[in-house]
Amino acid sequence: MTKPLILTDIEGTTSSISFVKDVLFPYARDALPDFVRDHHDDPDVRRWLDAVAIENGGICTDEVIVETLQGWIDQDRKHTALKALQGMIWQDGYLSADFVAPVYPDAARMLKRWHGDGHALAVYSSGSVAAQKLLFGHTDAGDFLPLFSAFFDTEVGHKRDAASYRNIAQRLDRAPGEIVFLSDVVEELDAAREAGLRTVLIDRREDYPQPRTGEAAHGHPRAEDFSGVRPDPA
Ligand SMILES: CSCCC(=O)C(=O)COP(=O)(O)O
Ligand SMILES: [Mg+2]
Repeated sequence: MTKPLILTDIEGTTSSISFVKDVLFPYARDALPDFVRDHHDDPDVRRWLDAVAIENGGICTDEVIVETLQGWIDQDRKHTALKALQGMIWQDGYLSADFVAPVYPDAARMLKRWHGDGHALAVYSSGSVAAQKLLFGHTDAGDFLPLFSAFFDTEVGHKRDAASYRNIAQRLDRAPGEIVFLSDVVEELDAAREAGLRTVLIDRREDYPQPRTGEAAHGHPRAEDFSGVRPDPA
């Protein structure tokens, strides 16, 4: 029988919210003005800057685009254009070793174990696929890229929409019930469950000081770290 595929979120699930909010976001925020100045004619950058301008009502100067993007970072908007540009900026940070990505030790251990046991592993994050690959290629526990067979970002749809999870199941050529989605965000798990995926709420004390039990867990199985996740049906 095919083993369930494990689909994991990143922020608040494999890695701390604080790494994303206190390290990655400020790095991108500070680097944005120079990055836009230096790359605004590069077609791979321009398409995303134009997407920001369109959302802003039309033609904008680079300064306005930068301010808009910095505002979106402050609001933690999961806009695909912002996420694509952040990924490009973080590349410099990883390659010049300004930071490495912390992965929770339980997540590192269980991802390796599940992979060794024959579970396929995939990622679904609001961060761009490029950013996901940078993160898992530069962790404090080594290179995790070989463990994953697929990566999904908001180009498949937003994480709170059930259609995104149907889309992912189709792309993975799996029945939705053969996929276990791990996330710290109950609204994402609700959407995944609506699409027929199995779900586990990752409820880490480091990220969520107040446990989300009972009604707060919306009926999703809950684990305080990856060692409490049971991917195989009982
Ligand atoms: C790929 S690392 C950066 C993560 C990020 O930008 C983000 O918004 C986190 O979203 P997630 O869906 O992983 O909670
Ligand atoms: Mg998350």
